[in-house]
Amino acid sequence: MTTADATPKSSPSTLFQVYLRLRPPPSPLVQLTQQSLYPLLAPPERYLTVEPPALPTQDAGNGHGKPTHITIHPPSDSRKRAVEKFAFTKVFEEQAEQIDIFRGTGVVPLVEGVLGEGRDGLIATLGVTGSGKSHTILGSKSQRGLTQLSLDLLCRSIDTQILHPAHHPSLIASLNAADASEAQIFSASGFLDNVYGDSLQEPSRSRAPTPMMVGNPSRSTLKVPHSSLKVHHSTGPRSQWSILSLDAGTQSSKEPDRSIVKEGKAASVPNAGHPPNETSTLPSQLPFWNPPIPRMTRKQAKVHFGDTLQDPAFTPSVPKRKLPQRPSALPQFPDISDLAFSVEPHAEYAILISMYEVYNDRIFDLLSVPSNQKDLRRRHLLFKSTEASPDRKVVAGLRKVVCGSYEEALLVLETGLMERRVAGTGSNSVSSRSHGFFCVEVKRRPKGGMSNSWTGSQLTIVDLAGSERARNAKTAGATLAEAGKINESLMYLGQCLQMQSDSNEGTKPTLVPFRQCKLTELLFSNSFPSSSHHHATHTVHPRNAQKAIMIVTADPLNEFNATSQILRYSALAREVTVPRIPSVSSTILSNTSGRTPSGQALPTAVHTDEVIVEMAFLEIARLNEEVEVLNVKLTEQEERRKEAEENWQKAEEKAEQIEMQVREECWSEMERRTEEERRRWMGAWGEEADRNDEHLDRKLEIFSKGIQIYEDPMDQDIHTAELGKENEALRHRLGALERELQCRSPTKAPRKPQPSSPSEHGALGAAVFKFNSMSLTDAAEYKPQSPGKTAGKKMRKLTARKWDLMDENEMDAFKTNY
Ligand SMILES: Nc1ncnc2c1ncn2[C@@H]1O[C@H](COP(=O)(O)OP(=O)(O)OP(=O)(O)O)[C@@H](O)[C@H]1O
Repeated sequence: MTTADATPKSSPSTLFQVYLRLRPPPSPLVQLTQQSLYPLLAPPERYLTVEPPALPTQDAGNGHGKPTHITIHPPSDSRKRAVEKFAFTKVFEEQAEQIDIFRGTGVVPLVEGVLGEGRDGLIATLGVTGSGKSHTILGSKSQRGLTQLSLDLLCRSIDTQILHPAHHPSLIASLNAADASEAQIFSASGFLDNVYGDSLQEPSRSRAPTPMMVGNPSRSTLKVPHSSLKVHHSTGPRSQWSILSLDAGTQSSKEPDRSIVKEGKAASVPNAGHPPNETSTLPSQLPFWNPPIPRMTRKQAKVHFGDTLQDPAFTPSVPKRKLPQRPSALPQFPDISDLAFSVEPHAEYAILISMYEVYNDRIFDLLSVPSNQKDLRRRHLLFKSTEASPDRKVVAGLRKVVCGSYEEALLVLETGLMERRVAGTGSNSVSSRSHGFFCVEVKRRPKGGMSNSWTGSQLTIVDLAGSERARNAKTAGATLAEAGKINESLMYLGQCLQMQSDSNEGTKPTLVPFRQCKLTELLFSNSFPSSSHHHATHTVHPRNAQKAIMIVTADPLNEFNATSQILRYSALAREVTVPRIPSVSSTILSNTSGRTPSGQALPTAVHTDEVIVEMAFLEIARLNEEVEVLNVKLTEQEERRKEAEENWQKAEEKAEQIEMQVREECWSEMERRTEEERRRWMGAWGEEADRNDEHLDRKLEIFSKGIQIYEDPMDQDIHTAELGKENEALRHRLGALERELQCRSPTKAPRKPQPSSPSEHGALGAAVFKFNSMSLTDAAEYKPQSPGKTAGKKMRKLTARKWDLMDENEMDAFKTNY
């Protein structure tokens, strides 16, 4: 029975080339120890067989005559009986060395693509915990992993063309200006000096192994007696690592257990056999207790650092981290000195290293320090599009270190690995608790060209955390919760890979659901080509889709269920088979007619009950096998259904959360807008009121002016009448005086005062002169020409003359005199 043809087909939607690496069994010594420790434990059964390449041409794709198929037979204690066959791009058996993996998988062409084609490359490992992922990617004390080998190949190829910050003072500023991820860029020497608190020139005084430690987050230097340092040599069968923990002090409960550090992962420094000092002096500032370095955007950094960015020896102004000692001896094997690519001779290159981990679905920088000194938690970063990278998501705000050589790059790598979260579990004494991402950016520009005209691509190497079953891993508390998150993210990864194999089989459309968690988003976002995009400040060139390699690691002696599950979703194709037993029912039927199924007459001797019973048994056995296969498929379907239901539920919860979020956002937006509208309305209302007031004032003014105008003629008439009367009275008086004068003797008669001019009598005289010369008819005839201003003005003039020239007393005096 076949569910799928286990022949890998190339598909345009292929996300990964998938290779399988089988982990070798533990060394005989470890096996012996295991047997003595657990004498009742049956030796594990090997349930996996590698199919030899059926035809010489079958392996044409991988070119080395390597097998591509494996078969798994459920162990005898398993309920499952169906045999499954899986296809991979290539299968590496237990004896394969690191160099075989490096040369045999597509890593070398991938590096070439990064250097030449400007195509991003991705290498990732996937497998059950303890199956050898980290070993493959990061190597061991004596063997380099794919990361170191790829770095070596890169540096070897561009050896003389690598720009070193020490020799090119403007390099960092120039890279900073061209960086699209709002990164903080440092020179390797500055970064390492800061971390180790020594100087590159200072020779390493001790050859003792790099201590991995933990301690009380005290600001002062701790003197810890050697007796309180415990070196736990793992009792696990395969452990090559020592775990060093410190009894002094406790850890922050918010931080995952950092007391156990994967020595091989952290720093591959062979123990030279020196006994540790009696008193180990711990640095006052351990890596995760450093004060925050404010993260800055590119623009802010430019403003902030200014010229210091030009300084290759620039060291961030934070207290030194003082890790114990730089790793001084790093493995050099396997040797790849025969390998190097020829590159563009008229180009110069810069190498930038950045590292981060995905822990609990959040991204943390491995080359950075915690952002908050109080709670010691590191600030997580965002995977997003930036101003300079509008069509492509990047991890924003990472710290990037410019390395001038392979050695510098290795030191930075080892330093970053010390920050990686690892813990001892029942399955692996030094298990990775996060998905580690190591990125090597190769930047290129023409020799002597414009300083910021960088192009380039990136090689990303991913060490995924292993899936594990809580029962086997014997995890609890935070480690169990981590495992939950790890398994969840791997489940989403599995779904993406399943899509790949489904599309290879042509059964389903290829829609890769990679946005479900950070891990898949980081892995697959750049698997699809982007279009060119013009931005206000940057022209983003179309990018090639990345090329990716997945190396699945499996231990054929380890847990069957977990391994088969990983193989099931990572394989390029799959086939389920059962041993075929010839159907006998037809034989039984045909026996009644005395004929074989082929129609030949049977000899009467075989027409016995015994034969019929035997055949019936065979048929029953065959049916049982079929039932078993159907059961397997049913269980699988049920698992899938459960998984789908869980996903559905999660999606519903997520949708609910999003709905709540959107509702809240809408509500607050509505409130904000209402408030804004209210303010705007109030403002408009106030303005309108002001305008109305002003209008009213103006009206009142006009109105009051109107009243004055209206009153003016009346006043004028009254005044004219009064003046007329006054004038009349004065004339009478004058007449009386004249008569009186004529009645007197003409000789004694005084001369009639006849002022020649008004000025001779001063102001009063002038007034009288004017008054006298004024004709009453003139005044009576006076009419305002228009009810407007002129009448008012004239009126005011008239009044003013009267009162300006003469007050009441003067008037009385005038009346008395005249
Ligand atoms: N191919 C190999 N050759 C020799 N030793 C190996 C090989 N693969 C794995 N090992 C050893 O097995 C142990 C577990 O391997 P490793 O730490 O790489 O597992 P892992 O898959 O990374 O586990 P986890 O997911 O828990 O981190 C290590 O001691 C490692 O040295």
